[in-house]
Amino acid sequence: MTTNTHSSAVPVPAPAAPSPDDPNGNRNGAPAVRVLTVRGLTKTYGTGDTAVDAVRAVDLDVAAGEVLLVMGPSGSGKTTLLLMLGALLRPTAGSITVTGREGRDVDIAKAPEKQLPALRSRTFGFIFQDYALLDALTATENIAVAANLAGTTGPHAHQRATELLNRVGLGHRVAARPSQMSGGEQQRVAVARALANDPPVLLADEPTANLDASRGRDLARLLRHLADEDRRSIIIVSHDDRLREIADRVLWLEDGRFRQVAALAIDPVCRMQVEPSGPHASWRGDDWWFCSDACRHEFLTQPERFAGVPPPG
Ligand SMILES: Nc1ncnc2c1ncn2[C@@H]1O[C@H](COP(=O)(O)OP(=O)(O)OP(=O)(O)O)[C@@H](O)[C@H]1O
Repeated sequence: MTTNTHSSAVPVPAPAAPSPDDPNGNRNGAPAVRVLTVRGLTKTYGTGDTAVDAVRAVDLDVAAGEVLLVMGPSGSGKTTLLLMLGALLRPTAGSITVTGREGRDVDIAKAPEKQLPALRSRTFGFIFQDYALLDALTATENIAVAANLAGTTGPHAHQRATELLNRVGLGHRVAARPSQMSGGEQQRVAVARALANDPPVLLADEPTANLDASRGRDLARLLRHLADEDRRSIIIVSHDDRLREIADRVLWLEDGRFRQVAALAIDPVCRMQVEPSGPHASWRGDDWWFCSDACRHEFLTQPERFAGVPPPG
C-alpha cells in the first residue's frame, strides 16, 4: 500500500516546530534580525483541580519580515499564545523579549503593568476575526482614533489614516462606515488601523475566518505584502489553510506545545488538515486520512468525486 500522493490528499510538508537548538527555524538560513524571543512561555488558567495548562513552556523566535502561521486544533492554546505575545495577557511563566527598532530588549512578560500600554503601542498592531471596528465612525475615523492613541493627532492623524487606506486599496472608501462595507473591506480597514502606530509586529487572530475564498486570499496577499515591503513580522493564528501560501513558517500547536509533525494529510472530504493516524481508507492503492468516521464514510460512498477534487488554490 502506498502513501497517497494524489493532488487532493498530498501530505502537507511537515510544519517545522522550533527545536530547542533552533527555535528560529529559518527557511533559508539567512541571518535574521530578531524581533521577538520567547522562552519557556507558559499559561495556566485557574488553580488546583480546575487548572488548565493552556500554553506549556513554548520557545519561539520571530525575525523581522517573517510571516508565522500558528495552527492547531480548537483549544490547543493558539489564542492564549497570541494574547500573551501581544502583552494582552500575563504569562504564568517565561519571557517574551521584544527587540525594539533601536536595538533595546524589553521583556514584556515582566514589565510593570503601567508600562504595558506604551509597550503595546510601540510594538504591536492587532487584527481580529470580527474586525472590531466602531460603526459610528467612518473608515478614516476608525484609523485616526488609533493614530491618536499612538500620539499622532489633528490633521496629521487624518492624513495618516488616508495614506493607510490608500495602501490597503481603500482610497475610494474613506468616508464609508463599516456597515456600508463588505467583510473584506472591513478587514482591510482593520489592517490599516493595525498599521496606524507603525508597529514592527502584527498579530492576527483568525483574520480570514469571516471572508469568502477570494477575499480571504486577497487579505492573505496583503499581509504578505506588508511583511515584505515593511519588514514587519506577522504572527497569524488560524485554522485557514489558505494562509499557508503566504507563511514563511507554519507551527503546529497541540495541548499548548509546538509539535513536530512528520507530515499532515488533507481530509479529501472536509479539507481539514489531519494526522495520518486517524480514520483511514485505501482506494486504488492510495492511502487516505480523515478527520472523522463520518468523512471516511462519505468518501467511501463516492471516492471518485473526492479523490478528484483539486487542492485549494
Ligand atoms: N479565560 C480562561 N479561563 C480558563 N480557561 C481558559 C480561558 N481561556 C482559554 N481557556 C482554556 O485554555 C485552553 C486553550 O484555549 P485557547 O482559546 O487559547 O485555544 P485555541 O487554540 O485558541 O482554541 P480555538 O481554536 O477554539 O479558538 C482551552 O482548554 C480553553 O478552554
